[in-house]
Amino acid sequence: MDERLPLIVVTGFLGSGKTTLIRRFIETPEGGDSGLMVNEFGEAGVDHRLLVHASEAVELIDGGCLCCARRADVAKAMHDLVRMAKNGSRAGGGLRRAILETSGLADPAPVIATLARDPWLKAHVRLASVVAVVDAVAGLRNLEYRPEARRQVAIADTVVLTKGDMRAAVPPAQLAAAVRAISPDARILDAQDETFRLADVLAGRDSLHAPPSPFLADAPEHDSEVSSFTLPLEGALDWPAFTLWLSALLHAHGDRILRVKGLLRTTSSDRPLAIHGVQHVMHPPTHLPERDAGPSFLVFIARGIRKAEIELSLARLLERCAPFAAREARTGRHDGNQALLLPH
Ligand SMILES: Nc1nc2c(ncn2[C@@H]2O[C@H](COP(=O)(O)OP(=O)(O)OP(=O)(O)O)[C@@H](O)[C@H]2O)c(=O)[nH]1
Repeated sequence: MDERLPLIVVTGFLGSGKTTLIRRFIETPEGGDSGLMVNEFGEAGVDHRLLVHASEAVELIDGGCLCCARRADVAKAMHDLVRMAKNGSRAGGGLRRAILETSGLADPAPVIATLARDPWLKAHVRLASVVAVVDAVAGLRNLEYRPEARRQVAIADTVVLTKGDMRAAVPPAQLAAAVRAISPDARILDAQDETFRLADVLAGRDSLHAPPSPFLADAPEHDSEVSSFTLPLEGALDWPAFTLWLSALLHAHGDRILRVKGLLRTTSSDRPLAIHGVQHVMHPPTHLPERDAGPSFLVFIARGIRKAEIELSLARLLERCAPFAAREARTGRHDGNQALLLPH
């Protein structure tokens, strides 16, 4: 019997739903014994904050894609997880699988090649599956215009279709046909299907068919015009005004803002919020436990938009909010919508 630790690589374009799938899985009894490695393109990680409550073993690799800048880090994180699996250092026993979430811009092939080249890891880790997540809202466009998205699907043995519940979703058959055009042999599963089981995808029981060799190249294809920047935020934000600002910003510039995430303290809740924008769509926020209240920040991954432009637009919003916030503090009445400033 192969006793090596199964590794499941979860890839997929920015905001497609990788963390959501992994989080749902590790919250199930079967998924609890997973060690996680999360790679974020941005400087400040958000995903691991959403995962850390459900798993005791989460390694964050942030500030760059692991297919280029952070390759050594993933090998080190993998070594740590293998040791944890062997030593049973978690309360209640060792890990039964490792799950690696790549950044949404990563080419998974060089990462897999890096792990396969390390003799110690080869002896202790078995690549069980490469899962690509493709969402039904932005996925078709991503597959058409983003080479990273195509490479992620090309190397996957399993493709999971997400966001089929959203109003703007394309029909699953249309999305599946686009996936099949790139990867004819991949198993395609719709997360909306009644028969869909996370454990069938993420438990690491199956072994994948060999990834196509042309994709195990060393040179990831990256769009050098995509960059990430972080905006630190002070104080509690006026939530209604902020959410309208961000929605308007994504509506107008979602083709260039590939992803925005953040952790925020707001006037509307004592608990910090994790916010998610994916191209033109702002998703509902997630409440985090109060203990996560740290500094607020927004991380943008964008193409052809400068940090200064967003900073200016946000500064104008905050300026406009200030008199309302002061009046609210005096009167105790919340009237945030009036503070909306639409970006130009
Ligand atoms: N309605 C709906 N929303 C979803 C679904 N899957 C993910 N989301 C939302 O989409 C947003 C992005 O999801 P994530 O799981 O963070 O996506 P990701 O692929 O990990 O994002 P990156 O790590 O930035 O590339 C979040 O607000 C999720 O709640 C889905 O199936 N349906």
